[in-house]
Amino acid sequence: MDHTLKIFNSDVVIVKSHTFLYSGNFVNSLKLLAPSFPSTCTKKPSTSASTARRGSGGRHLQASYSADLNPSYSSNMAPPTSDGLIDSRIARITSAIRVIPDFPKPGILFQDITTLLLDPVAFKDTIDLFVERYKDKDISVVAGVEARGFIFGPPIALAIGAKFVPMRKPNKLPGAVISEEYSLEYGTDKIEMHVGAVQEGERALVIDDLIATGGTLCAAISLLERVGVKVVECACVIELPELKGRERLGDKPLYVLVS
Ligand SMILES: O=P(O)(O)OC[C@H]1O[C@H](OP(=O)(O)OP(=O)(O)O)[C@H](O)[C@@H]1O
Ligand SMILES: Nc1ncnc2[nH]cnc12
Repeated sequence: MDHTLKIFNSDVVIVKSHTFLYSGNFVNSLKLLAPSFPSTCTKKPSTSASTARRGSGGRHLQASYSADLNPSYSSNMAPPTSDGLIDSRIARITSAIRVIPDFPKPGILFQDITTLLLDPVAFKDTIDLFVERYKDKDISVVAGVEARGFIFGPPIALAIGAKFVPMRKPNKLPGAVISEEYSLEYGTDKIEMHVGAVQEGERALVIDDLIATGGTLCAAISLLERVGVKVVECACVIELPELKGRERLGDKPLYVLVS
């Protein structure tokens, strides 16, 4: 059941269910070629994450296109638009993301997507851009990584007619799980997926808000591939290129809106 509050003359709807709602006009598909990708994540590069993160504040407007998906565009090119200008939706998304220095610790430029969620136009544009790319790709699974992949994944899944599969931090899922450990800047972490959530032969998109070192996405890919799912592509709103997460993904295509 939904509850509506009045705060400073604004209607605020508190959604109590776990379902995210989305309705949008899904404009022109980018008409990209169907991908055919080998997979396997590579080992973590030796780049110092903290050093690279210090330099990650100067973002550029761009969408990184996988050459596999669209051979006429190399990676790190701005998306094509009918009038040849940089997509104004990406400009708005970029400026809606807040960058907080020294969070959660000194030297880190934290990319805060909560401000993007406060701008319904920019938030909808974000979802639309992903939906335009994936709606005709025969994807049956959108896998989102806890926590911020849970914000962007469900509306994309609903719009393209796929199921949403949460990849959770350890000991959160109640059923039988399979787990994958991955390396962090210091130490390790783990993500888990319910056994039976996906079936062998399904085609999946992995979604998260951000790729830094790529460890999280690699773990998500491994979980899905261990049970015979084909990971068609990974998608993030933000890439921190200095951390070379893209390299760690190996041949697995990665699509990002802001870098
Ligand atoms: O590419 P990587 O180096 O793996 O880092 C990227 C991950 O880091 C952040 O999540 P975080 O682990 O901070 O968890 P949270 O979303 O629960 O805060 C981000 O949302 C990605 O999931
Ligand atoms: N700089 C950063 N901002 C937000 N989330 C992150 N996850 C890893 N690095 C991050």
